[in-house]
Amino acid sequence: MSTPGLAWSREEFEARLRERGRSYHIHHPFNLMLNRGRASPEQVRGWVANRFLYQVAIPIKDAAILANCPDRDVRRSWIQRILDHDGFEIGGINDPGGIEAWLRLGEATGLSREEILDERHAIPAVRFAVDHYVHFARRAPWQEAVCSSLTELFAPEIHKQRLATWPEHYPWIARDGLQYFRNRVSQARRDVEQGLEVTLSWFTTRAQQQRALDVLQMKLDILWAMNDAMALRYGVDPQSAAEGLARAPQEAA
Ligand SMILES: O=C(O)c1cc(C(=O)O)c2c(n1)C(=O)C(=O)c1cc(C(=O)O)[nH]c1-2
Repeated sequence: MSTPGLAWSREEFEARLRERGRSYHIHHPFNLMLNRGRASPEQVRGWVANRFLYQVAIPIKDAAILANCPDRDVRRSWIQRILDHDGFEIGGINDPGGIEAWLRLGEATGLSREEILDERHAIPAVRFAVDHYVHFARRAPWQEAVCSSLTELFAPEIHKQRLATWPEHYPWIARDGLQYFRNRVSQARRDVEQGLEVTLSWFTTRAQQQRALDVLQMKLDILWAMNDAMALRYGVDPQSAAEGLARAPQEAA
């Protein structure tokens, strides 16, 4: 047990951040359904169309962090995230970026580009959850906004699950469509290194470390709430609902 009030060591603080993975949406019934191959084409499409709102918000959120950050070294590396998602054309290199990769995923599931882009399938609660993330990044100290990106600690695992299970369970999705997930496994690892370095260096008193944990929990809750909203709209099979109940986030927090 730690002494109340004393700062945790870097190692213990990092371990406490990682411990929050227990309430990551990888354990949500809707995600269990998706990654265990129990989702219908309509449920997969509903997820892809709604997650698009998150995809387009991420570079806007990262631009807000850049705008609030006076540290040039941090800005020099953080800007990579915007290029990852928006893509770029520089010096003859053309990278279409993550948003385009997500649109191709959508097309591979049978959605049209148009119906993803016009957000006709957007669920209001998903929109509110995503907007909250962007607003938080605009208003919060930039170090807290960086810390809120640390759900990416747990993202490589969820992308790897999709790569491992979707081709078998959803043979109707063209394999090329899964490229987004392949790209993110390495990008997320690099992002996490950077986000962790900022978080471990800036949140040094016990009160600040506790605040960082609260910020990370808020972001975990955003992702969980998005899944709640999609489960309500598109449904969840009883088996996934039962398996997910064993891991309700309030028990894990
Ligand atoms: O598919 C997922 O479950 C998932 C989760 C998260 C996350 O944990 O925030 C991100 C992503 N994907 C992702 O692809 C991504 O680019 C990303 C950026 C961020 C962020 O907060 O800056 N999270 C995530």
